[in-house]
Amino acid sequence: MSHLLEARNIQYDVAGRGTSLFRPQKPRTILQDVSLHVDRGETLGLIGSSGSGKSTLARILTGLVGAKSGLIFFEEQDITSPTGTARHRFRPHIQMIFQDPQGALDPRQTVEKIVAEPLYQTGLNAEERNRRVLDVLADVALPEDAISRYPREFSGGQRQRIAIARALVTRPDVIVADEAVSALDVSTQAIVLNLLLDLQERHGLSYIFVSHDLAVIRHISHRIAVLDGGRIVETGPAADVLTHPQHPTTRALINASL
Ligand SMILES: Nc1ncnc2c1ncn2[C@@H]1O[C@H](COP(=O)(O)OP(=O)(O)OP(=O)(O)O)[C@@H](O)[C@H]1O
Repeated sequence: MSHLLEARNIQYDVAGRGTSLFRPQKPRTILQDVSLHVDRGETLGLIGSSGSGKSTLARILTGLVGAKSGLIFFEEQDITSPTGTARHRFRPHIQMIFQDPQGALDPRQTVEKIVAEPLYQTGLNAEERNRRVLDVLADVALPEDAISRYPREFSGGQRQRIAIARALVTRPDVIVADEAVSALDVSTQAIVLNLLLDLQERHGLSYIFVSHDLAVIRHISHRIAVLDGGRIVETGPAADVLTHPQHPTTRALINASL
């Protein structure tokens, strides 16, 4: 069966530290043989301890960095190369939301400019861009007059809504969310998570949702994949993985969250 977004056998290395001037640096493997997929309208929760490779995998899936080997497909099209024409063509379909809405939003730009930014690659004219921006601001329940304001004028939760609006403006199929609610207080987290669920229902969106917080993962995921030391060690329906974990790493993550 074909999937909406699929990664096959991803490997990613970084240059290691040499032990002396005369010993060559050995590359360090960060991701090894990682395969996963997400289908339309589905949320895949990606969990793992700190340093297990979650953010690296998120960045590879969105084409921000290239893998050393392996393949990435969007609707069966090979988009593996971050600079290839297929990736360029499908880039608007796969968007990303980051943890820190403060750092992800340029403080010198108005909300209008920030949210419209991904549209400059799409060939829409100024009027169409403006209409899209107003549509997505309404979608995330921000007032119309937000367009002429700056990120500092908003709360943390509102800033994350601006980041979500920017991710939505190209009408993507998949959003990769890397710790998207981790910087928010618990009640704001719940509001933003429910907004993401509502957007999923209305637009048939798929999410790959990276989080270290199992309560968040439980709330939003249909399936879960567990990363440990750069490998997927367990994957399955969310209820199964959380109630009958098979791998010791999954059990440890669940125990640590109790
Ligand atoms: N460009 C890079 N150069 C060197 N090391 C890197 C690079 N990118 C990632 N790493 C290393 O890869 C490992 C995985 O990092 P990554 O940020 O993907 O993990 P993570 O699971 O998201 O962790 P966290 O939950 O703490 O954010 C870490 O050991 C990190 O130091």
